[in-house]
Amino acid sequence: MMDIRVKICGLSRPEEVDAVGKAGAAYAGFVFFKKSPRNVEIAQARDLALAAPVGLAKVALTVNADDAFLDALIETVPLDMLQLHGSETAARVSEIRARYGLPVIKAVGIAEHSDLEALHTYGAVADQLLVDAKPPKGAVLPGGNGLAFDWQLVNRKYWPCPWMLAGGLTPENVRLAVQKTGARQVDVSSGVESAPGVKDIGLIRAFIAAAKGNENVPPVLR
Ligand SMILES: O=C(O)c1ccccc1NCC(=O)[C@H](O)[C@H](O)COP(=O)(O)O
Repeated sequence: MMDIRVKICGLSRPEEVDAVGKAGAAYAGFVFFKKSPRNVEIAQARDLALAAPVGLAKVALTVNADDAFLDALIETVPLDMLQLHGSETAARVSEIRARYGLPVIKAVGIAEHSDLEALHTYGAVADQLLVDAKPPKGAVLPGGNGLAFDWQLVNRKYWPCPWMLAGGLTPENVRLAVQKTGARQVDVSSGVESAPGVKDIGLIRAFIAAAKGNENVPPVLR
């Protein structure tokens, strides 16, 4: 069976980072977006990154960040990857990759077939794509809204670089999502929370086990 790589996004406590790594996730995401209930400050993110078990990739999620912010972030936090979750152009993605020498994940919002074109554009310049639900009009957050898109749109599709499926995934639906899309990587935030911004370690363990198709999925208690 193909091993599915899991990213848990929006972590804000060192014990969450430790648990995520020990439960078998590949990536831990930290959100830098002031309006988000998951927002962390740079100094806090340093403590989170230092709590990560060896082998867990630390990903900083930013939204249209400028060089001054990214300079401070990268100077302070031991990171493995950057995730760009705003309206950064392909040229800006290339510039950030070259300036910091870190692999870049570009998030692309999908609601309909015409949105898929952007995956080709960004897939040519990013190291990975995060294929997420497009936020609803007027939403405060560009991601982390707990909404799924029509998985049929990306069923068995290929882009120029590896990709991860995101948007409305939960311990209950992630296995089906993997089967329906052929995704080899999945990302979740609100689906493993007990309240906005509050991660639930039991749900995280259940999500990772379900994504990987483990026989013994811990019961989900909500
Ligand atoms: O999670 C946030 O608060 C957030 C804020 C600003 C930009 C992006 C954000 N999250 C993006 C993620 O990587 C989420 O994991 C992804 O959108 C899936 O979210 P969910 O549907 O809640 O699982």
